Amino acid sequence: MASVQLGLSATTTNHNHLLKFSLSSSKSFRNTVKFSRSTSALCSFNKSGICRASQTVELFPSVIPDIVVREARIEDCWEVAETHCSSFFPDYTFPLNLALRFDRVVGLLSGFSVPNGCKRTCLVGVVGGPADDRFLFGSEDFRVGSFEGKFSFNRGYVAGILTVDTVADFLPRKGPLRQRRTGIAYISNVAVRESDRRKGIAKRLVVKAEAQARSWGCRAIALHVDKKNPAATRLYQNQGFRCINVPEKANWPQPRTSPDIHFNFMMKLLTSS
Ligand SMILES: CC(=O)SCCNC(=O)CCNC(=O)[C@H](O)C(C)(C)COP(=O)(O)OP(=O)(O)OC[C@H]1O[C@@H](n2cnc3c(N)ncnc32)[C@H](O)[C@@H]1OP(=O)(O)O
Repeated sequence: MASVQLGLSATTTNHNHLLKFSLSSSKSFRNTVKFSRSTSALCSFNKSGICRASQTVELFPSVIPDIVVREARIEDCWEVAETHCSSFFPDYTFPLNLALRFDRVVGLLSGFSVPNGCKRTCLVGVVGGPADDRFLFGSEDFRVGSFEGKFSFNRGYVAGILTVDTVADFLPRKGPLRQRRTGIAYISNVAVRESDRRKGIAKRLVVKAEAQARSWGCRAIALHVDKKNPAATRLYQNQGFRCINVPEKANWPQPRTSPDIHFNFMMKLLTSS
C-alpha cells in the first residue's frame, strides 16, 4: 500500500469554508473539500475532488466555526445593533452609521415595552461561541428590553439576528373592539452580516423562532417581507411560509418604513411537533 502524506490549509469564502489538503501517494493528486454545515451524509468526492460533507467537519472540528442560535444577552447589544444597521442601512457612512448604531443600542436597552400578556425575544446566531451555556453569569429573571440579563466571557460574535413576538402590532385586529390578535407570533428584523450569508444562519434563526412561538402556545407565525427582496422571500418560502392575499381595501397594518416599499404578508401554520 502506498504511503500517504497530508498537508492542510484553511480558507473562508462567502458561502462555505474551504479546506484544501494535498494527498501525496504513488500517484500524486490534490483534492479540495468543500464544507456544508447542513449535510450529515457521508463524504464522497466527485471527479473534481469536491464533496459536501459534515463527516469532514468531525475530522477537523477546530477549522469550522460553530453557529449557535440562542436568546440575545446584554453583552450582544452592540453586535445586534451592528448587524441590524450594516444589513438594513449598508450605505450609511460615518458619522451617520455610528449615530444609527448608538440609536439602536439605546432603543434595544431601553426596552420597547411589551403590552401585558405579550412576549418578545431577540434571537442571535453566534459564530465561534461555545455550544453550551455552562459559564454564564446573571439571572434567568433579569431582563433588559428583549435581552436576557446574562453574560459570558467566552462568546464568539453575533452574525445574525431575529426578533419574534406575540405583540401582533402588524396583524389585523379582531372584532368591533379591534382587539389584539392572539396565538400568532410575528417575526421581524431578520438580518445576517454580509460576510456570513448563505451559511444557513437565517434558516436556523427562523427554525428557532418557530420553536419559541410553539413554546408560547402559538398556532401560527407571520411576517412581512419587501416584495423586492427575493433572497428573504425565498428563505421564508423554503421554510414553509406562504403569501396571504390581503383583501383589497382591507387596510391591514404594515411595518412603518418608506411608502415606496410594498410588502408581502406571509404566514405558516405551526404543527405541534
Ligand atoms: C421578516 C424580515 O425581517 S424580512 C428582512 C430580511 N432581511 C434582509 O433583507 C437584510 C439583508 N439580508 C440578509 O440579512 C440575508 O441575506 C437574509 C436574512 C435575507 C438571508 O440570510 P442567510 O443567512 O444568508 O440565509 P440562509 O443562508 O439561511 O439561506 C436560507 C435560504 O434562503 C434563500 N436565500 C438566502 N439568500 C439568498 C440569495 N442571496 N439569493 C437567493 N436565495 C437566497 C435560499 O433559498 C437559502 O437556501 P440555500 O442556501 O439552501 O439555497
